Amino acid sequence: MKPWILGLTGGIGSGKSAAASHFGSLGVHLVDADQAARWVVEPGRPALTHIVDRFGEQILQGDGALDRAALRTRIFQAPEERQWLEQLLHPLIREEIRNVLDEARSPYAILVSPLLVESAAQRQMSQRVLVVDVPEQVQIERTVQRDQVPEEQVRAILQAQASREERLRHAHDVLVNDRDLAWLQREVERLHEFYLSLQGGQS
Ligand SMILES: CC(C)(COP(=O)(O)OP(=O)(O)OC[C@H]1O[C@@H](n2cnc3c(N)ncnc32)[C@H](O)[C@@H]1O)[C@@H](O)C(=O)NCCC(=O)NCCS
Ligand SMILES: Nc1ncnc2c1ncn2[C@@H]1O[C@H](COP(=O)(O)OP(=O)(O)OP(=O)(O)O)[C@@H](O)[C@H]1O
Repeated sequence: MKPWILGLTGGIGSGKSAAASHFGSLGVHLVDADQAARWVVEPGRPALTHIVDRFGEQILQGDGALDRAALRTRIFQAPEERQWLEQLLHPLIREEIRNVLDEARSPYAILVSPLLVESAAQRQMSQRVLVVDVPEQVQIERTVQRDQVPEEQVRAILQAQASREERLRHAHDVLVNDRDLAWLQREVERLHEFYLSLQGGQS
């Protein structure tokens, strides 16, 4: 039987990947939209050629792969460049996500995405939404620490995403990730037991 799909979302640095990786260790099949966004711009894929046509050769690293940090700087400084990139990549990302979810065989599977609330098309792919929620200040601190980027860049990314309130409006379940990683993992285990008891994502 096909698994039902849980959408796991949260803003930048909220702890989606940390939560997803623990669901994964419990045997839940996962697909991560950020990873799918990497596959669609691998060298040789047409999307990378379009990106070079728009941003120039300096958007590539020496080895011909996309310079992700350079593109990040460009698109979060200029909303029209971000929208152009999203129009190019989002349909391709959705196709990759569908392919992976088609292969999933656990009782339920997880679509991890930072833009689940922002994208109606992605939201429609899931039957239930789990939001990983932390105060903005914690998002900023953890992201600066993880990526070694300036705080202003993280604030610009936050601006490009749904507000915390908007995201919570779409949540069926909320995982508050303002304590340590051991707490996060216990919460994931509790939710996993609950999800196994659901039929098609409904209680
Ligand atoms: C700009 C890029 C090259 C930066 O790559 P990088 O490896 O530094 O970051 P990564 O892809 O892991 O994304 C990190 C986080 O940035 C935020 N983010 C990325 N893209 C977007 C976006 N279009 N809008 C808002 N936030 C975004 C998310 O919180 C995401 O989890 C990359 O994020 C990208 O290609 N973005 C456009 C595609 C997209 O919308 N991806 C989001 C998943 S659908
Ligand atoms: N409860 C926690 N306690 C301490 N550190 C945490 C906790 N949860 C996550 N982190 C750390 O915070 C950082 C951000 O977490 P993670 O990468 O999982 O976020 P994300 O939501 O996937 O971010 P992005 O949207 O940027 O991909 C990571 O370095 C992670 O190890």
